[in-house]
This record gives sequence, C-alpha cells and structure tokens, in this order.
Amino acid sequence: MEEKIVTIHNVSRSFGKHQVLKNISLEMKSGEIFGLLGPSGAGKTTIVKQLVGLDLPSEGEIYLFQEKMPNLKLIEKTGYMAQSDALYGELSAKENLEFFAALYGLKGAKRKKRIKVVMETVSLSEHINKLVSTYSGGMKRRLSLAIALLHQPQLLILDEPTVGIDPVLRKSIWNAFYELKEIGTTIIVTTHVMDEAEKCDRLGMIRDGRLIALGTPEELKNKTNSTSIEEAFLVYGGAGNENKRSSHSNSSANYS
Ligand SMILES: Nc1ncnc2c1ncn2[C@@H]1O[C@H](COP(=O)(O)OP(=O)(O)OP(=O)(O)O)[C@@H](O)[C@H]1O
Repeated sequence: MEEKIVTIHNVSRSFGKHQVLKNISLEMKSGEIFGLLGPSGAGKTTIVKQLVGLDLPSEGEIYLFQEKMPNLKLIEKTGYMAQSDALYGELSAKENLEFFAALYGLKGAKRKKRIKVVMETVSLSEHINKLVSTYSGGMKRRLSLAIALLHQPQLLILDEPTVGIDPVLRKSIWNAFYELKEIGTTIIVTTHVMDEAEKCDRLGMIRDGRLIALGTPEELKNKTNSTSIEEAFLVYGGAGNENKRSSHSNSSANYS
C-alpha cells in the first residue's frame, strides 16, 4: 500500500531578512521517486536539510514516516547524500564504508555483504582499497552514494547525486534507483539536469523559494504545452514571476 513517507506542511525558512523558503507544502509516498527541480539558489538544498533535520523551519512542520522532525530515531530509516562529500580522505574507501556501516549498526557478514553490494552498484569495487584522497570528484560522489545506500534505508534523500558522473554510469545508478523503488524505497533527488528530471515519478519545481509547479513530468509538459521539462519550467517560472514575463532566456541562464 502507498504510505505517506514525507509531509512538508506550510514550511518557510528565513535567514535574517532573506526568506529562502516560502510556504512550501509537499507530500511524498512510498516507492516514489520525487525530483526537486530548480535553478541554483532556489532553495532545494535548504528543503533537503530540513528533511534530514540539519536545519529547522522558521514556520511549518516536517513529518517523516508520519512522525514529526527533528527526531533522531528517523535517521536510521533515512539515507542522506549531501551536496559536498563527507568522506575521510586519509582512509580507504573500504575503511570509510566500514566506519559508516558501524554507525548504522551493521556487523559481521551482513556488513561485508552490504559493502560489496553498494560498491557494485556504483561500479567502484576495484577501487575499494584505494585512499579516498586519490579518488576523482565523480568517484567521491559515487562513494557517497554507496554510503547512503549501505543500511538499506526506506527513504533516500540525495542532493545532486549524479553531478560529475558520466552518462553511462548515471544510467546504471538510475537503474539502481528503479530497483530500490520496486522494493518500496522512497527517493528524493535534487537536480538541475533535465533528462534526469524526466526520470522522476513526480517533480516539484522550486523557484525563489516557492513551489511553482507539482506533477508528473507528463502532466507538467501537457499543462504548459511543452515538449520538454526545461520548456515547462521556463513557462512556469515566467508565469510566476511578475515583471519578468519576457525573461525566458534569462531564466535559462540561471541553470548551471
Ligand atoms: N545558512 C544560510 N545563511 C544564509 N543564507 C543561506 C543559508 N543557507 C542557504 N542560504 C540561502 O538560501 C538560498 C537557497 O539556497 P539553497 O542552497 O537551498 O539553494 P539550491 O536550490 O540548493 O541551490 P544549488 O542548486 O546551487 O545548490 C540561497 O540564496 C542561499 O544563499
């Protein structure tokens, strides 16, 4: 059965006078791949940080598994991959994995098996004994993803998981996401990448801290008569942005 896994209820967040989230409400269900899409600075990472309890709303509430956040118990059910990699460079990949596995209480044969599986998922098995400081940026991203997958969380929250990852590997990582979805895992990804947005079950488009559109990629394209998500985003962005009706080309310049 579909279960409500995430509820964001009327959430706003201000830093001083700067309101970076403006009354956001969203729900995500079990087995759903939900994409948070928006230009740089729109507020995606701020939403993600609220979901994992690293930041608190100025107004509104967040519930994970129908329990109010922040709540330490819920961390075990959640896998989080931040935008910058939180890895120990002076340790090998294996030692990093063992460290995080221990934090999640994974032991013995189970730990060994999970480490093997997640490194296969991100195609890093042959590099497992190398020092992380010798890894490329893309390899570090993949290792961070492997760590987020280690304890088989029911909810995966991934902040730009495939930045710096080549298209072939990106495809295999998305296949892993689909497999996780099949077993009921809810996955939230933030992205700037339009072809990646197309792969999500539903999208929330964020602009200037506001949720400007919500729906399946098909719905968003149909509603705006667009042939691509990028076009749909520009239509929504333009329509929701007073005085900037003619600035579609400027909007697209925000992407990078
Ligand atoms: N701790 C903070 N103090 C002050 N301002 C902040 C803080 N964290 C975020 N902001 C501001 O909030 C806004 C949204 O930032 P956020 O990182 O959520 O955007 P984003 O959509 O994730 O962008 P990107 O795709 O570039 O990561 C930005 O204007 C940013 O400067």
